[in-house]
Amino acid sequence: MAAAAWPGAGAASASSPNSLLLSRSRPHGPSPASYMPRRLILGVGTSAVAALAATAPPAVLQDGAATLFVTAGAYALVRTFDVLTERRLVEKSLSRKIVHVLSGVLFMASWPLFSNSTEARYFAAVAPFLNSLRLLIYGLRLYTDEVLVKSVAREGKPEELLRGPLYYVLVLLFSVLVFWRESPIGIVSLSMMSGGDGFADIVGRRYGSVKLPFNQKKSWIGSISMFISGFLLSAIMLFYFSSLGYVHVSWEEAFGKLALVALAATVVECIPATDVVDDNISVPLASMFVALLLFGSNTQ
Ligand SMILES: C/C(=C\COP(=O)(O)O)CCC[C@H](C)CCC[C@H](C)CCCC(C)C
Ligand SMILES: Nc1ccn([C@@H]2O[C@H](COP(=O)(O)OP(=O)(O)O)[C@@H](O)[C@H]2O)c(=O)n1
Repeated sequence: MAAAAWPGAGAASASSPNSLLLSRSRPHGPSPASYMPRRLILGVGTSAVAALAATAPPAVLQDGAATLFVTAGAYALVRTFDVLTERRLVEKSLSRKIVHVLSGVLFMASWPLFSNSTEARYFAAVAPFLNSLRLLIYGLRLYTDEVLVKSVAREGKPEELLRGPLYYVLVLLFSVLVFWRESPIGIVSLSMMSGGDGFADIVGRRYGSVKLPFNQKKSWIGSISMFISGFLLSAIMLFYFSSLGYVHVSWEEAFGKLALVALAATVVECIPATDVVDDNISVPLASMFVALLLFGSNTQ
């Protein structure tokens, strides 16, 4: 599924303890080094790798530190919005949707903190895994966590944690394990679920007086916002990962493909099926399906 970000990425990951630095060196195109005499390149290259190996932490330390940082970040995000809601600085429904948008966006943005080792995705999966356990434990009322319930449950009941928030975190977990940062499919689907679906609610709830003819709970402006924000966030996240060398994107084609994925996600979000399947499942699944058809299993 995942293709190497650029020729040599796999080699860097296998051999270098600080593959993150190497991965950022020059992802695409001929390197200026290709114009240098071969012996000079070998000399400079070997010394650079030796210098990096001497100063860089092993991949497991890098991944451990990134895991701690992301797990603490997830806790801090929920806590921060609880405090803002408590102080009445942010309205409750808006606070929940900001957590919805930021969780996915910041989680994806954190992926380059992890090394290029094959185990890195498992480290990255720790935060969504711990959060799904947390949602299960408090959703089943085995313990109580007022902060979590107030921040992410719609009506403040613990059972609600077992629906939207749990599905959302399980989709993050699935995507990081299956697609990781090397496939546009995961990046685009998470962008649609976090950014697109989040903004449909944020904008639609405030300005959505004109409802869709086939769904009186959803509005034109909400769906248009979902399309635009899902499309833009996917493009920004793809640009982020392609500029770091994790995916190769053919931009002439990518915008059309992203528009089609955003359209599919928007249509699925606004059809009256929320009672049957939660948006946090239907939106990423539809996005994955269309992205898989359009982008294929390679990263073009
Ligand atoms: C509020 C959430 C979903 C509700 O969906 P909906 O019912 O409004 O459609 C999102 C819940 C987020 C979760 C509790 C925290 C997830 C953290 C994530 C695994 C990692 C974020 C890391 C980052 C660095 C902050
Ligand atoms: N396409 C959309 C989606 C949501 N919305 C607004 O956002 C509110 C919440 O949407 P939703 O029921 O899909 O919320 P979640 O299930 O995503 O939390 C709706 O009641 C609408 O006011 C909209 O106007 N248009």
